[in-house]
Amino acid sequence: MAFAAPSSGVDLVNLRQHGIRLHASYGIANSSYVRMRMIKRVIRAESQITSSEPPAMKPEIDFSDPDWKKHYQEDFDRRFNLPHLRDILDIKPRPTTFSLKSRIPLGDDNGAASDMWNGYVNDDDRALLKVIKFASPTSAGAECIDPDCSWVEQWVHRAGPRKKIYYEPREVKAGIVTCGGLCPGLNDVIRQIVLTLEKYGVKNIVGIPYGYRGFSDEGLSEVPLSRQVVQNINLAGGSFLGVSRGGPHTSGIVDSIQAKRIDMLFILGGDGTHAGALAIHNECRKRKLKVSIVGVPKTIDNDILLMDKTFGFDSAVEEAQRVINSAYVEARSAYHGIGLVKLMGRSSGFIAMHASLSSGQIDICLIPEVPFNLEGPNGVLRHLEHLIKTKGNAVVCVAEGAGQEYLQKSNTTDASGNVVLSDIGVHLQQQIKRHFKNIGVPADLKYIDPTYMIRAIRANASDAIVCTVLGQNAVHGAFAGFSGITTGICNTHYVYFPITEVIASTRHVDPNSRMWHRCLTSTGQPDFV
Ligand SMILES: Nc1ncnc2c1ncn2[C@@H]1O[C@H](COP(=O)(O)OP(=O)(O)O)[C@@H](O)[C@H]1O
Ligand SMILES: O=P(O)(O)OC[C@H]1O[C@](O)(COP(=O)(O)O)[C@@H](O)[C@@H]1O
Ligand SMILES: [Mg+2]
Repeated sequence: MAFAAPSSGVDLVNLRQHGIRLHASYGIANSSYVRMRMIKRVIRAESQITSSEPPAMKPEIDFSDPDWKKHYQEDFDRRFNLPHLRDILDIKPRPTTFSLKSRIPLGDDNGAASDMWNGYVNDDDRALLKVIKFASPTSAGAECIDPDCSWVEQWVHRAGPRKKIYYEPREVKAGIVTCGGLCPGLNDVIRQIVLTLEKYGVKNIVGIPYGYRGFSDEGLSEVPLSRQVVQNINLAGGSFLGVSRGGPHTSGIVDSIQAKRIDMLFILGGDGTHAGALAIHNECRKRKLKVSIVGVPKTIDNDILLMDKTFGFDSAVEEAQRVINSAYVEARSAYHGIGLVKLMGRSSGFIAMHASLSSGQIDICLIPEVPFNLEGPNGVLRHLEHLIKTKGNAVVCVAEGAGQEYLQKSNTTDASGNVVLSDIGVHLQQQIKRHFKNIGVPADLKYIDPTYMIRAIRANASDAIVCTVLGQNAVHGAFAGFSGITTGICNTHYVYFPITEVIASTRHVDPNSRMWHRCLTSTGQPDFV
């Protein structure tokens, strides 16, 4: 089935040139809102790489090179090739078996031979990340007789169980660690990793307490994990193992991995954690250790590159929406009521944008990626004044990283090195109160900062499923011998990415994107600059 997404700006004429027959219909395909349907396979088409793409995805292309497309794709395939233990060690795999009864892969000799089950993923199976149409190679002077010549496809490795595994499950010791801030779904992922490891036949599974710190603090000992221990942990929010920021240096962590004789380490965390995971993977390689380092991306900020979304994000948006509704009820019920809600999002405004969109009750949404004036004829305060005069109430949603230029820089960092932000919520609260007092218009402001309440909830149903699949795939990836990889969803397919690519930069809301424009349409807010 092939879908093209005109909402992402694709040009219909080019689709026809691309040999694609169009039938009108609307829907969501592969995470893109689509208007046309055709047969063959699913693509997400974009007219050009957008300005918010990280540099790694926006390569300099020499269109005068007649083989530019081939070279581009070779370069992409090289970057997205998955690092494997074989790259450094002379190791041989053994065939996976599977349970005839439950149709799940096993790592022991009691199951049926792997070729009797067709549920395995082959190493050359790929999922489509993106189809990109470069603006016009011909205008850059290259000969281009092939009408398809400006289209390139980016394929990434499918996740899932492989026919061959690189570990003897009974001999494996597996570790799980959760780092950074909390996020709904951490316990669901821990649980699935444990259950899947046990299915492979792993008997020795431990949790490392309190993030990377658990590798260094003498007082913190490993937590033995089994199906019995993790059975119901998904019913609560937080992390069963505990989280932390900061912690020991990479070499100390790898010393500890060696001392604990860990063969597979599953690392749940955000961009910082993944930078740490990559450093651990590289150190293990340097020491020629047979240790698989596999990440599972966690962040409610949804600021990790290349993935449709990270687990916990949907749950956070749902909870944020409830808060926005309370702010709306307060604002609607007061004379000249103003509701102000601050949501998390250090440098990316995804939660604020999605919660504003889903609630439909927000009049002003402020995110870090879009600058705004507070004062002046086009400023936020003047627009609030207008809203109060015309409709009698207003609700504002602000992401914590927005408008930092209005605040005194704290110049401090947390234990992980993240800049500690000043409180834009409190600042807005004060400025709004001051403004209405100055103009002599009464305004009843209710400020809600629900940030930690949102982060601490358990995963909703859709996130719980995502966590389940990610946790299982993390284990399949480790058994397949990969290391330095992370799991994710890409165009609704579950895939593996090399960690290097997902941490190349932070994912931001693109102010030119259709999604941000949809948000502006919903709020009705003007441009505040
Ligand atoms: N560049 C880095 N290299 C190695 N470790 C890092 C790096 N950045 C962060 N870490 C470690 O990763 C862990 C989590 O990082 P943090 O930024 O707090 O959360 P998140 O992973 O959610 O972004 C911390 O223990 C921190 O010390
Ligand atoms: O108070 P803490 O634990 O530092 O967490 C605050 C941070 O947590 C987040 O929600 C998520 O950050 P991480 O992905 O780094 O955990 C940020 O938006 C926010 O700045
Ligand atoms: Mg982070």
